[in-house]
Amino acid sequence: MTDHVIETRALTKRYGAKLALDALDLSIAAGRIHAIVGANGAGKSTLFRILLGFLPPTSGSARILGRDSQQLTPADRGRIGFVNEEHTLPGWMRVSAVAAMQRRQYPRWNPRAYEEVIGHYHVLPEQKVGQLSRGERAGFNLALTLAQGPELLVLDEPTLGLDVVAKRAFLESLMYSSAAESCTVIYCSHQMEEIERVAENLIILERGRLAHMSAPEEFCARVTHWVADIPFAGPPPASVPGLLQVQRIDGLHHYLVLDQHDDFAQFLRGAGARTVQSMPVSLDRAVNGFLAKNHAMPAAA
Ligand SMILES: Nc1ncnc2c1ncn2[C@@H]1O[C@H](COP(=O)(O)OP(=O)(O)OP(=O)(O)O)[C@@H](O)[C@H]1O
Repeated sequence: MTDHVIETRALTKRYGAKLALDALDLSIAAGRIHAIVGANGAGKSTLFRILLGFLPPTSGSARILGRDSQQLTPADRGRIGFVNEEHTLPGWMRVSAVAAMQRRQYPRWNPRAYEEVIGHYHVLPEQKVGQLSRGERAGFNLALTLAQGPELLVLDEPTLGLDVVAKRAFLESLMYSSAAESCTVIYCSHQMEEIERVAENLIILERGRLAHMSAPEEFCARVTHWVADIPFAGPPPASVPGLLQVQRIDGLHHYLVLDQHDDFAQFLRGAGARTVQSMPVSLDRAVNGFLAKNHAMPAAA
């Protein structure tokens, strides 16, 4: 028995010359909403495909709900809900017929969970799935998946392409669902404002490796924004400790830095700063500054 819903050990995936997962060690505890973020190409979808048993690893191991991901039985799969941005559902079927089909397929079907989520949308049972708006189809998919009674719910960019109102409806139906409360949710998204709202644990993948894992606010606290009035060019970027980003705006130097504390003010003063001010940053700024730093560098051979 394990209290981790996901455990990978030295998980590696190569597509020809491309290294998508690089000896990834990742353990995700049961319970709560975990967000996985990473730049495009960081390996998130590859990780999900391996975890769900759709793709074999090149080496290493991946366990999901305590099982080897390459040997999942239909019963194991029934314990996992998966929603991605495509919300692929049979467009020619009526909403009521799809729900009835799912009810027959999943022994743990929970009608209350279905009603609770679908209640957030103006979806009529007699409507054909193909007639639903993109946001309604996303909500319908979430309702179906939560009603399966999954122990683990994997959401891969579930709100991609939805407008602000539909995104909010999706997040609210997830956050206020009692079925979601009783399962572990893995939420993969590029939308930091969504992560900020729902996630209790933030996992950052970078080029197939684990770059950070903590509560989102702990990660935010690692990144600070400093504004300094430095005459002339300022210190060479390579000499700035923890530098993620530097900009010159209206004659002031703006530094976004990682893991710097009060001694960073000393550094700036030593570099000739007349005034120094530090301020906290949003999760969006912190994650994007962190990811952008390494994104700009050439990949290791
Ligand atoms: N079938 C494939 N053949 C070759 N390379 C692939 C294949 N699938 C993915 N890759 C490469 O593996 C790396 C990881 O891709 P993956 O789709 O897992 O990233 P991601 O983090 O999900 O990206 P995004 O945020 O853009 O969806 C990328 O560099 C991608 O080009």
